[in-house]
Amino acid sequence: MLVTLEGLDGSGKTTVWEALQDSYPDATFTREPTNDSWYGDAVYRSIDDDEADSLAELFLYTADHADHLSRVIEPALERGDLVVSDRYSDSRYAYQGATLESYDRLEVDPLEYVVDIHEPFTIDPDLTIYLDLDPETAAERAGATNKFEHADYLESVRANYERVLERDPDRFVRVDAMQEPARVLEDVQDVLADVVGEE
Ligand SMILES: Nc1ncnc2c1ncn2[C@@H]1O[C@H](COP(=O)(O)OP(=O)(O)OP(=O)(O)O)[C@@H](O)[C@H]1O
Ligand SMILES: Cc1cn([C@H]2C[C@H](O)[C@@H](COP(=O)(O)O)O2)c(=O)[nH]c1=O
Repeated sequence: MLVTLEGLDGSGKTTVWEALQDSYPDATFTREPTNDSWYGDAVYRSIDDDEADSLAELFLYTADHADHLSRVIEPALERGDLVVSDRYSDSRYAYQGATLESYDRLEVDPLEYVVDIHEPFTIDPDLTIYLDLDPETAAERAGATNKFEHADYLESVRANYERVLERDPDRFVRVDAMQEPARVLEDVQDVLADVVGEE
């Protein structure tokens, strides 16, 4: 079973993802962008480049996703593992859907375009837990350390996440990320226990 954690920068995904490793010691815990491949390295170079072309950046993230699928996710699912990924395709739909809004040569809806690129090859998660947080708190918690971690941009990203949730309501569970960390974790653990059982 594939479970993904999604939300704005600073919404607490990594905090939850790390804590879950104690509750599910046999699961495969992974993340996007990957931090163990040259594709992931290329993505991080692009994140640090304020002048990066947004379409090129979409394809770097997508290349990293393709490699992540074939190298990590598919083998783990074939072994029967529970797989928990900190960010996944929905991050592309929401974030690159937002950066591409100002890409002049793209004459289609950017979010739909990014979804369409993934459609032929991605693996849909069985469950996505969306940590919902307002953009101001998100930017504050994230510390505005990269070009994405600013409230006005995160506002557009959040609007895109809402569209993604609307497209696929049965896959998502929304958790209020404004709660204190222990309550957020408790909510996530309850959702997981319902869907995958306790280990
Ligand atoms: N529920 C919470 N309430 C207050 N602070 C929190 C909460 N959850 C996490 N934090 C703090 O917010 C910061 C960002 O948390 P975390 O790295 O888990 O978020 P993230 O969603 O993984 O962010 P990013 O996508 O930028 O990596 C950390 O300093 C963390 O301690
Ligand atoms: C997977 C993915 C990520 N991003 C953005 C979101 C963050 O600002 C950075 C790095 O992610 P991290 O969780 O903070 O390490 O990348 C994105 O724009 N598109 C994606 O597909």
